[in-house]
Amino acid sequence: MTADRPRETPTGLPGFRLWPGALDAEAQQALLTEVLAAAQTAPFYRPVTPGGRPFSVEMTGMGPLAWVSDRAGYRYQTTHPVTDAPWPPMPQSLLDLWDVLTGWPVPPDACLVNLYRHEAKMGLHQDKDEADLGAPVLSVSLGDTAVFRIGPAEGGRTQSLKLASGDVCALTGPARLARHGIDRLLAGSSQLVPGGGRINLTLRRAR
Ligand SMILES: O=C(O)CCC(=O)C(=O)O
Ligand SMILES: [Fe+2]
Repeated sequence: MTADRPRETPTGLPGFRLWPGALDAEAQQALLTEVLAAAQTAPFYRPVTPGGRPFSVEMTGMGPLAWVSDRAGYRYQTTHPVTDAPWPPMPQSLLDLWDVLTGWPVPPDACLVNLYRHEAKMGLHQDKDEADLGAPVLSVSLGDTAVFRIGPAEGGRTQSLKLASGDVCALTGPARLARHGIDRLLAGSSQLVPGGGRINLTLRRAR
């Protein structure tokens, strides 16, 4: 994190919280290094939807649990679906970030790691596989800027905003079930991720 407490920007969407540049260049690099080290034991893999369609993002996880998707459905599990090994631990810096920014009294027990290369995107969805939908979801962006779309849970107008490397946002309270997704990346907007693209980390309370 930067030396000071990150500055929060109003979003106009109640419960959707945004801290642009919460991680400075050094913190971004340090976090990326930890994530890539974790990916040595828990490699990125390409999940499929329950209908059998491959995701355009690759995924892995950190922490006691991580979210997976396959023919059997969506769920949180304690092991990597390809290696069957337990997920590597969540970096302490992420646990600290959760504390400082959300103030939520219980630590996250799941971190989903999404790798977006080139054309990858993520369709509009809700994060609703968690046991306590009162707990926030905290999202950290590293690498290429993403065009993020967010709108109310029940339909209605969505709005789009850019998430750049080091930006952190959270779905909390009335925005916890907001529909959201990634329309596209601004390819080449960052040199942080080796090979190009973007890594997104979401911290959740799954159980
Ligand atoms: O990549 C992002 O910024 C969003 C990721 C996301 O919505 C998710 O993993 O559920
Ligand atoms: Fe999501």
